[in-house]
Amino acid sequence: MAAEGVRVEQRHGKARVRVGRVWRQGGDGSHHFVEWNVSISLLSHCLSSYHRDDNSDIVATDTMKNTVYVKAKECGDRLSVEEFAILLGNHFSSFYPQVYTAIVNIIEKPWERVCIDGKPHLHGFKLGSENHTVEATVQKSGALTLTSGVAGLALLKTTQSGFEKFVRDKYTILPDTRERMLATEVNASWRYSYESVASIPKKELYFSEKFMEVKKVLMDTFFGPPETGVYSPSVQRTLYLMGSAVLRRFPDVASIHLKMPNIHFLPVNLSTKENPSMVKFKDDVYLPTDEPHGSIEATLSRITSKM
Ligand SMILES: O=c1[nH]c(=O)c2[nH]c(=O)[nH]c2[nH]1
Repeated sequence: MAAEGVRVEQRHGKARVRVGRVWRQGGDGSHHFVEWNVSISLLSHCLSSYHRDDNSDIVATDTMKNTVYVKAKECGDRLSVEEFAILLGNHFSSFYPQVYTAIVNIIEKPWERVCIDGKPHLHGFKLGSENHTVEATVQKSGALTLTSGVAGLALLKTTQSGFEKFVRDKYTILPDTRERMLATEVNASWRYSYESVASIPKKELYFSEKFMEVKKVLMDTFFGPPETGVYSPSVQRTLYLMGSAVLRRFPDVASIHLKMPNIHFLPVNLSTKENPSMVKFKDDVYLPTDEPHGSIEATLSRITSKM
C-alpha cells in the first residue's frame, strides 16, 4: 500500500529467543535435551503502525518470545527442530488474522549424549561441533517451504586432493599439484519438497533422522572409503559430487545449497643462506590459515524434463 507516495514493505519479529527443553519420558529413566535459538519474522497487515501512531494491529515481539516458551512447554513429546519451526509458523500465521506469512528460523546446538565407560549416560550431554539449522515459512493457507541445514561442519583430509590445469596467466604463481591438504567448513542447506503443513511425513522424528542421513552422505562423499579415500580434483568437483549424492539418495530433497570455503594449509619452507634447507616441505609441515580462503558455493537441483 502506498501513502504520501511512499511504499512500505515491512516485517517484524523477535530474533534469538533461546530455549532449552528436557523430555524425561524414557522408560529407562533417560532424558532427552535440545537447545534452540529461535528467530521469528511475521509478514502482517500492520501498516497503520508505520503510517500513523496506531499499534492496534501489531503482534508484540514480546508476545512472540513468550509463545516460544509456551509452545515448548506444550510439546510433551520429543519433536524435531523442523516440526517445532513448522508448529510455530503455523501458530503465528493461523492465530492472528493480520498475519499472512510466518518465517521461523531455528539453530539447534549439537548437544550429544555422552558415553561413560562405553555406556550411554541417561542425562549427561556434551557439545559437538556442527549446528542443525531450519527455516520454515508458513502461509495462512498452510503452504509451506521447509529448508534444513548443517552449519560449521569442519572437514579435512591430508591427501587425495589436487588442483591442476586451471587458467594460467601472467599473474599466476600457484603450481599444479596432485598432492595437497583439503580442508573446508561445510555450510549446507537443503529444501524439502513438502509444500504444505498437512503433507509433511507423520513419522516420529522424521526430519531429525534425515538430518543425520544427509550429513552422512555429505561426509561419505567428501572422504571416500576409509582405506583408499577418493581423489578430489577441485573443491568444485567434490562439492558437486556431495550435493548430487544427496539429491540422488533423498527424493524429498528438491535442492541443496553448499558453501565450501577452501581453507588453506600452506607448505612451510624455511631457509637461510647458511642453511638453505632448514625446513624443506615434504607434505609434512604446514601453516594453517583462516584467511584469505577460497569461497566456493553452488545450488544443485534436479533438471525435470517438461513433457
Ligand atoms: O579446489 C580449488 N578450486 C579453486 O577454484 C582454486 N583456486 C585456487 O587457487 N585453488 C583452488 N582449489
